[in-house]
Amino acid sequence: MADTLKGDALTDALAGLDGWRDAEGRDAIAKTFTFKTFNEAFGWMTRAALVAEKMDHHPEWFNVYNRVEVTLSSHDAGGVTERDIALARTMDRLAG
Ligand SMILES: C[C@H](O)[C@H](O)[C@H]1CNC2=NC(N)=NC(=O)C2=N1
Repeated sequence: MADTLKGDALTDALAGLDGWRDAEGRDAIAKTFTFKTFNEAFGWMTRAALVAEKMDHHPEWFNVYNRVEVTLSSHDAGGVTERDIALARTMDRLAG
């Protein structure tokens, strides 16, 4: 099972990402993506979902209109791992 990122390692990993934060009260990272329209938000979710399925690593997310709140955690490892960092990076790239 993958090692979880904590403390300085988590801080360093977050510093290498755009807009991701340590999720409050959770061993997870989080980011709110805002798009122009629901279509853009849902199109992005669809593209991210296909990549997530390929990675066998799935987001927790909540969508209202043009906003998507994403939380990433490796449930099997009980915290944040490199798999979450990789998915976060992919989500940022897909959001352009
Ligand atoms: C059996 C399957 O590989 C596991 O349940 C995968 C699926 N997707 C997952 N997604 C996330 N975010 N964390 C996991 O631990 C996880 N585990």
